[in-house]
Amino acid sequence: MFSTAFLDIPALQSAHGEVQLPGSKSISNRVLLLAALSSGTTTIHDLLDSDDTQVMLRALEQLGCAVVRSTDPAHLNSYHITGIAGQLAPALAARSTALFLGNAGTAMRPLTAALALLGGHFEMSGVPRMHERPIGDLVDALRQLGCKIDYLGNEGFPPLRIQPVAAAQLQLNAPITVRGDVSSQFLTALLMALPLVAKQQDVVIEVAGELISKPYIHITLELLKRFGIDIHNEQWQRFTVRAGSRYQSPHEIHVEADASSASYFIALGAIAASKGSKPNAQGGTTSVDRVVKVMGVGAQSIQGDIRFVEAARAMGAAITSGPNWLEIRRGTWPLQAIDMDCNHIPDAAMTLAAMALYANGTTTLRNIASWRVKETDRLAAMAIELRKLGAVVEEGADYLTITPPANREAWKPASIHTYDDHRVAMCFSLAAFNPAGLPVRIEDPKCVAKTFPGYFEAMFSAVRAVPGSVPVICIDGPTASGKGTVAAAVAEHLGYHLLDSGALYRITGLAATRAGIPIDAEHASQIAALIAQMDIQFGADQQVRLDGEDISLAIRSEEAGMNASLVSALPAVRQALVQAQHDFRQLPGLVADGRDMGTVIFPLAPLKVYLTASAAKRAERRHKQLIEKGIPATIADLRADLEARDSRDMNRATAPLHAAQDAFLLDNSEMGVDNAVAQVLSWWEKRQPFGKAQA
Ligand SMILES: O=C(O)C1=C[C@@H](OP(=O)(O)O)[C@@H](O)[C@H](O)C1
Ligand SMILES: C=C(OP(=O)(O)O)C(=O)O
Repeated sequence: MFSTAFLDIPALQSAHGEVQLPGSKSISNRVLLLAALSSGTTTIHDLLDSDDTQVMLRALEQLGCAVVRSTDPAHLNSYHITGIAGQLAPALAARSTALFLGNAGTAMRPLTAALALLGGHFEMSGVPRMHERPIGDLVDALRQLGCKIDYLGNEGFPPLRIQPVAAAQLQLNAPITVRGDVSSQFLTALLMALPLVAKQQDVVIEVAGELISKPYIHITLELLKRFGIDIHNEQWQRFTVRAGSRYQSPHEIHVEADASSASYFIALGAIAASKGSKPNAQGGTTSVDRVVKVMGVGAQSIQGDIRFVEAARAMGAAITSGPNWLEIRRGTWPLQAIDMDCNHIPDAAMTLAAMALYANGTTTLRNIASWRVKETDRLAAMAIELRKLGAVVEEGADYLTITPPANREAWKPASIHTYDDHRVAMCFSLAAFNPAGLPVRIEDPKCVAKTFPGYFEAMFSAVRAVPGSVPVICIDGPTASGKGTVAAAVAEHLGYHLLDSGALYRITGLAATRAGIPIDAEHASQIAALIAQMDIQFGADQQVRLDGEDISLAIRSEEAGMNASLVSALPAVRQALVQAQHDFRQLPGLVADGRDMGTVIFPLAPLKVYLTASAAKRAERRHKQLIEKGIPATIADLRADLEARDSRDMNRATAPLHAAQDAFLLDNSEMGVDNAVAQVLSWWEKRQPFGKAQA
């Protein structure tokens, strides 16, 4: 997951590949609650691992359920949940339990209903936004039954206090009325909880007002059925929970992949999986069929958002499907503008707003007033952010019209504010296919953790950037100038990959020594041949593995440094390492640290920094590093060594160490790491178009 302050997505060109999507949030949290209310153990496979399910899992543990995650590396998302058989343990019922439910509507609403009927003392709270999301209609319905629920903050909103009511005092005879026009989750909550008390008699729920987001009620009814509860549904207006209802664990259940999450990849295919061509060996071109394949959800899904497929087709996507997969290609291009009632797909409809950026006219999305009470006011948020890109947007009380930027020049570089709303972040990643070739900045990308923590990684695995658009920041400089530390910090700040090219030379030196090959010009081609066989991995905290073995310490010795300098003077070795270094340039970007990153390896890099410090300072720093690692050294020796090394690095025939002409010079002798990092980041920021566009 990208936990950076922002994520800059370079201009993208095409999409192609297979993506396995994580589990459905709506199914995961329903199945968890139903397993918790059942007796015995339910094994849930492919559960979504995200913020929304984490808060549910934690709540279930607090309610006395045993929650055991599989330790099998192939099935880490399988969980064994042992339920409470519809009853709280007496000790738990006697004390007050505080449950924190983040911003998960699918946890807050259903748990409120279940706990109000289970008979205990609870306080339910969430993030500040959750305290602005309505729950009054559900509380009103539960109060009709005699449940005791108080608002601890604003009337109609969490946080809530729940107090026990004796089962005998519940009024189950008259139908309960619940409003259905603000959120379907209130009805879902009642449907899932009422079997707890529908023992001697039927319990009837009547829906007042138009029921929105109906397909989510379908998910609820389907899953209740799998837990042995059959509810009589009369025209989506009246639901009867039958007397004698009892949750029965199916023992084992699989969670489908999330259909709402699929919408971003369906859009990706519709926008960018077009036939292309690539150069072939004969000097001509071969055509390539690009397709995005989504695994884990398909035509047989019980999720309403699978109907996003119809909407995407209406806009021009070419989609084929199997029971649990979808294959998407670009069909009509540009996409067709549509005018659609989106009440049945409230979440996925946001993706249509992003697709509308690529349509041939004005798209209208109707009947989406519920957007206003979700993770943020989504109608307002989408309008503001789409306008930043250059679209013309009309925001109505319950609709949105989107007219894309009139032409290439009308697209604007934008820093997208994401309002702690996962869907805003995911939707706007699609703007990186803009015809102007502009990058897109997504602020607070970690907000995708609500339902899809690995979203950006999954997206990057299925897209190709416009050639040359993946940025590289080069940080070159002499030994012990601090470039490794600065480069790692810059990479971490931006969420970019890191290439420690010096380590590549150290690794090569080590591999040659271990293979008994002398490091000299005579053996250069032998060493170069070795490189092709090396399996190198850079991990966090400067960890380096060679063929699986952790060699982080071995390559940091002074001897390894000397060997690195020797191998790096061999042209054949440098040549063999060029491709290896270019391969590190991957989405979303690269910070490359070394001695010839800006001069030789990435001469067109958009930012080059030459980092230096005085020989005295560098010797001091290196001394400190070695002593901390328990490696003995003296400052005088180290200084002599590094001056010798400077002169060898600067005077070698191939790629001698010097600052690229267009590099910024940064002498950090009297500067802390934080300031050096801040300086590099500020140079980088000045190269970005975002600030200027919004100033
Ligand atoms: O029941 C569910 O799982 C959901 C219902 C929908 O909410 P509303 O019924 O409030 O529209 C949807 O937006 C939400 O993401 C999940
Ligand atoms: C509205 C959403 O979430 P919640 O389940 O919290 O209502 C959503 O995921 O888009």
